Amino acid sequence: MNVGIVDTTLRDGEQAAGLVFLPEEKIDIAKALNAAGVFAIEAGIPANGPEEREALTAINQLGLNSQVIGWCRAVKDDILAAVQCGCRFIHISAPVSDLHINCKLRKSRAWVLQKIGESVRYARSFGCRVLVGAEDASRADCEFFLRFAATAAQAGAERIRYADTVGLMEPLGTYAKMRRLVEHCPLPLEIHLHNDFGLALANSLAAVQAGTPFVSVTVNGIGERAGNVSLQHAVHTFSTFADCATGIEPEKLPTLAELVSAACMHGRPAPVSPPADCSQFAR
Ligand SMILES: CC(=O)SCCNC(=O)CCNC(=O)[C@H](O)C(C)(C)COP(=O)(O)OP(=O)(O)OC[C@H]1O[C@@H](n2cnc3c(N)ncnc32)[C@H](O)[C@@H]1OP(=O)(O)O
Ligand SMILES: CC(C)C(=O)C(=O)O
Repeated sequence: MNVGIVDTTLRDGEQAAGLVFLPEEKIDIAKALNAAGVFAIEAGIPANGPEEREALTAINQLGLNSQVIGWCRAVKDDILAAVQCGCRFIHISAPVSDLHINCKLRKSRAWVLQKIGESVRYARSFGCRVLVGAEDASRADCEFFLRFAATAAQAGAERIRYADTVGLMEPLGTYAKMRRLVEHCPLPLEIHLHNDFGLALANSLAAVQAGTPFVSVTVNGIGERAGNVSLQHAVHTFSTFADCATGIEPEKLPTLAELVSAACMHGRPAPVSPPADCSQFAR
């Protein structure tokens, strides 16, 4: 079996606390990911601002073999910004758990379905290939996840990301969940895992053993909170324990690891926002 590696070092990786890559670092990392043979590079969030858009535009202009993906919310302006950066692959993400839908967005399931359908069609109207993301899927009602996938598929999406946004999955549960979804989901699945319990790699292996065709990773496992599945670990683990090819050249991985480590150490301070008032969410 082959597994497609979707690297999100430049998106979720950069959501690591305090980390802001320089545009030239992003370009070098994208080139190195492409040279290593990753299937797809999630290269940034156009809505983040002009510097992000410049870097994304420059990466798109490199003409890499890897799919170069712009990350968007289910918001038309985000999608238009991605198109203007030259993205031919657009990821559109929306939450699917009731907790996120009700408490974070203050919307309804019907709103999420309507937005994802509309947004996918909008991105397709520019001739882009569209991937969708189901945020907080591991806390969502599985039937709703499947309705979300069906809506996205009907609108023209070609892959769906199942996100363990808060990192609460464990290997046996991941295997069972992904076995069921691989059978019933109308779109090829990608799994995106966080490492809060130190189980992201084990969960990714379980997902691959259950037949999940795409896995989201970051170089050195960097990312929000405890980070994501490490690219290097994934490549070796999938080939050793699941007999899976990733198309990645292992000898290119040390250079990539050093490049990202150096970029993480450059000491550029991230902008600091004042703490949010979260008292309304207190239990
Ligand atoms: C779990 C994850 O890792 S998600 C990954 C996304 N990355 C990040 O969040 C990185 C940090 N975030 C950011 O930099 C910013 O939030 C940005 C650039 C993405 C967006 O910034 P802003 O436009 O200022 O937006 P903000 O986050 O306040 O959200 C504003 C609106 O987007 C809506 N929204 C948020 N997420 C989504 C979504 N996935 N789909 C549709 N609408 C959404 C909100 O409901 C809100 O709508 P409203 O204005 O009608 O109330
Ligand atoms: C945007 C999504 C995929 C994410 O990073 C998460 O839910 O963890």
